[in-house]
Amino acid sequence: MYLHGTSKINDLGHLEIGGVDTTKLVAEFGTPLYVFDETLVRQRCREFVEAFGASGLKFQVAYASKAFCVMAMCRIVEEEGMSLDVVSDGELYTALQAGFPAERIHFHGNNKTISEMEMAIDAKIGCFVVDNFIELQMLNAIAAEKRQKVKILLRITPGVEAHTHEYISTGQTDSKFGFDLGNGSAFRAIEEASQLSNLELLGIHSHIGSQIFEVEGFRIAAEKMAEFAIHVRTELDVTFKVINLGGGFGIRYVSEDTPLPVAVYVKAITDAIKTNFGSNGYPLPEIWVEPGRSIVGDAGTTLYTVGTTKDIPGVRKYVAVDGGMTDNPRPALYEAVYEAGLANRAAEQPAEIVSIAGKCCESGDMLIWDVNLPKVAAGDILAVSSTGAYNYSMASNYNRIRRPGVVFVKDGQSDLVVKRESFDQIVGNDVIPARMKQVSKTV
Ligand SMILES: Cc1ncc(COP(=O)(O)O)c(C=O)c1O
Ligand SMILES: N[C@@H](CCCC[NH3+])C(=O)O
Repeated sequence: MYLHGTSKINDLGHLEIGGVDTTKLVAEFGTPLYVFDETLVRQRCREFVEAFGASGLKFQVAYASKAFCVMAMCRIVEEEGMSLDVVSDGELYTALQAGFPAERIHFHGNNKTISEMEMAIDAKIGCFVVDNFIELQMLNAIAAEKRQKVKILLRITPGVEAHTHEYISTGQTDSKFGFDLGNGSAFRAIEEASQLSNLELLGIHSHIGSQIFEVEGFRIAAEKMAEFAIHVRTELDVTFKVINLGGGFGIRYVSEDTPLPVAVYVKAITDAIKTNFGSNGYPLPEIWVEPGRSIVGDAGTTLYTVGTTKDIPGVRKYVAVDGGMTDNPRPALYEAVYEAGLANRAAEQPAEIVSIAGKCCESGDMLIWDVNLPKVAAGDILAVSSTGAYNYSMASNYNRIRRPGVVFVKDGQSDLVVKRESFDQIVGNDVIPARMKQVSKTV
């Protein structure tokens, strides 16, 4: 098991995170449980902010809240001086409920509804990232009705294919997102946007994909954005104040993953902006980014209790835990791989290769194929690392399994920031129609 951030093995041979023994967390909060190393989350935030600060460029680091959006996380982002990217009314509502400053919120999405746009305009958010022509007209009309001028970026598909899983790669031409650079629709969108009187065009946005381990894609995207910006300036006399290069910075899930230090990605980006804009006499734009996974990913650990095992001699041994694809759908969706260890016997040597199954009624509900662990027994606590991003936020109630709680740990203190769902929440929105026979509850 790789020990991220403040994680260590304590004198009792237990996994400790943020100065808290994980077996104590299990005793107090039960399993499955998402545990976040708050110090590591804050460290990642600071790595971005400091690296951009060192560049001398004006910047905004907007945490992509889709990675993990809960009120306590919004508080951290606010305290670390960052902005926040939301993609739905639910994420926006979470941020506003957490008291996140509206002017630092950016609203994304390829199909924002009218009510989402209204809600965001009423809240006076900082910026919309407009995805398509219909949204452009709609947003202008709603802003006009509300007598407001709304700041926008236009999402451009730059034609860069980042080396990542096809479902999390977004900058290529064949994508549902954004205005295509190659076929001229990006240029037409700028023409149109700059004519719309209730919109203020700040600049352009691109996001080339997620879980990227190299700087080349970002460099090429910056270069293409600059070429486009210069062309637009010459042809339309429109100058962009902001260039947003999205998120996508990779993290370590398993030993084969080789992410670069945050400062290396940031330097490549800021250098590319300086070179491609500055050298052409273009006023240096502000640079914005939207990291999600790289802020929270490796700070998250999920704790499970081991239940049944099934040994198929000569084939494999299945070890089942009390969670699975409901709290972490990434292996099923993307064939994502994870590392794990036993939190209650963290100092013991591995003794067998097993595969970790979830408890859903689904053969594909596997968390890890082939992981080397000490001999596992029922009641052991399995800790799966790097589960901070796109786990809680993509969790479901399949099989009516209740979503786990979330705990932040820091300096020996643990705080429950999301309670485990209750049975009442599971049935809370169900309605038995009056025309059906009314019977009394059997629980
Ligand atoms: C527009 C946009 N910005 C930011 C992100 C965050 O990406 P990541 O979590 O890889 O940093 C995404 C998701 O991939 C995205 O679609
Ligand atoms: N949900 C994806 C990340 C991409 C989402 C945002 N565009 C994942 O778990 O890896």
